[in-house]
Amino acid sequence: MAHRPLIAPSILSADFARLGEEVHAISGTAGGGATRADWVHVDVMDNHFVPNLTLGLPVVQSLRKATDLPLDCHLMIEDPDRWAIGYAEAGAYNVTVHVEAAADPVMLAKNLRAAGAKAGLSVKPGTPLEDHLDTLKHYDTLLVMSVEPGFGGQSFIPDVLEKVRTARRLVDTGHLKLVVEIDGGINADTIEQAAEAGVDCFVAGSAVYGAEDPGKAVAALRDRAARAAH
Ligand SMILES: O=C(CO)[C@@H](O)[C@H](O)COP(=O)(O)O
Repeated sequence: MAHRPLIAPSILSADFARLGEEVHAISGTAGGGATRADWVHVDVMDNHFVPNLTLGLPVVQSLRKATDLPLDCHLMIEDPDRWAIGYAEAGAYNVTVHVEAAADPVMLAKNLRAAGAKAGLSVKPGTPLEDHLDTLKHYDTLLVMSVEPGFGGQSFIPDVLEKVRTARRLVDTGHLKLVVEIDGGINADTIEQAAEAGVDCFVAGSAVYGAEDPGKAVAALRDRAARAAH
């Protein structure tokens, strides 16, 4: 990993009634910017692709006005081919769809880029990466799920690190050009193994919003990841 680790707090663990303040808490510039998140991770769930229901486009549109941090929208929904473009048009920096849900992921990536967003592809813990390498050539980010999608606060599944190592190898050898992102159970204990395996961007929900000071938690996680990656 050549650049500094990216930390993307998941607002799934934030207080939805105080979303603006919760995003503000990870936007500070104290410590030379150390307490500032790199991306805001927004978990969109439709109660069909996953057994949970969270938020959708109107909330993303409001968040876009409330922060200048890049919005990293993770769509855990059925039929992303139909809905994902709306998130790009709403100003999301990165829109991630699930390979298990997309009908035509290559066309979807092209459409997302044409709408001005980065295109992200996510794989559930049980989905092999090898089946989707050609598709990944069309994507900017790969989101490796390290828990079953649907809920925050679950335990990290270490077996998925093999997928991270494979992706890292393919990126480092120039076969793919991707930001490698991990999501689920990332905290002070697990972030080091993920960083060693080659993750660029770390999503963390409860480890950030369960902390007394979310900004300080961002700084501490980035620091641990940076030390482990070297
Ligand atoms: O997408 C998801 C869950 O489906 C995640 O973004 C979680 O929200 C991460 O939460 P923690 O595991 O870090 O608490």
